Amino acid sequence: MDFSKYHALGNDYIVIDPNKTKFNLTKENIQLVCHRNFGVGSDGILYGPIIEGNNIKLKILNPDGSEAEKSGNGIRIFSRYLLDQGYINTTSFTLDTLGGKVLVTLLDPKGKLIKVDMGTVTFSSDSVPVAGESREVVDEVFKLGNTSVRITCASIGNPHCVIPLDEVSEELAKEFGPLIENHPMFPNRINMQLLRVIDRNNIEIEIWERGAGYTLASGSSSCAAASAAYKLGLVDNKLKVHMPGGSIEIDIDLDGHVHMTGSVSSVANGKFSDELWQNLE
Ligand SMILES: N[C@H](CCC[C@H](N)C(=O)O)C(=O)O
Repeated sequence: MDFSKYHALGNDYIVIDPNKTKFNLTKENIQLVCHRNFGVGSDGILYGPIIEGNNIKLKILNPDGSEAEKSGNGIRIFSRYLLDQGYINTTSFTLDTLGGKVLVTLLDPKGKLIKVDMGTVTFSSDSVPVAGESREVVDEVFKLGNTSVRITCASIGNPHCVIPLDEVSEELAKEFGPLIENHPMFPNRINMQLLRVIDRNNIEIEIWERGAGYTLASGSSSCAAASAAYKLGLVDNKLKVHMPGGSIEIDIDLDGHVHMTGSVSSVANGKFSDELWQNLE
């Protein structure tokens, strides 16, 4: 078996396990495997487990070949993979990501519902990062094309730009997304969420992901958008984030840790054909 494919609310990932298969983790190979027509197709690759002593590490790759510091849906999917493959025999464990350690709790024996302590969120321009003087980027006016919006930027390991609007849509996410993702204000590029507040315990987001484009759901985006709405005083600390692919529960605790609870679904286990790599020539 070369790979296992899962999705989390329609945000799909391919798990490639270096303990089971040889895979050269080059930009070209990542782009090809993730390609929706010439490859298997996915919103990214989860490469691991990379086991170092008692630590379990995973690498998170976007379809454009860039590496992400964190992925909420990716962490839940990877945790389910570890359970399915017998790597873990406890209901709670930590994982190492480029963006820091996360604490995972399996909420059911089959790993279909998983909770993750994603760590804390910072709005510091130096941490996200956002260009300009050091500040918290909260409710800042931002010129976008021939319009202007108000942005709140957050990092939960990976960077996010949250834009509250009265109405959100796929079309608007696809219009604003590339402009925000690649704007010079964001030296490491950035994920973008359009945010509509439904009430103090429900928000709706439309997502444009750094290195992946429009996606149906995003765990770290849910954490960032919920944290931004909470920082702006628009919601309580327990809320549901509604996305086109489904919803995620967020709980921001007293020490600022953001807890994300969501589902995971298995799609397939598979083998790459030798012919796949000919597309690289
Ligand atoms: N594209 C994101 C990583 C994946 C985030 C998303 N799929 C999630 O579930 O958090 C980035 O470059 O930061």
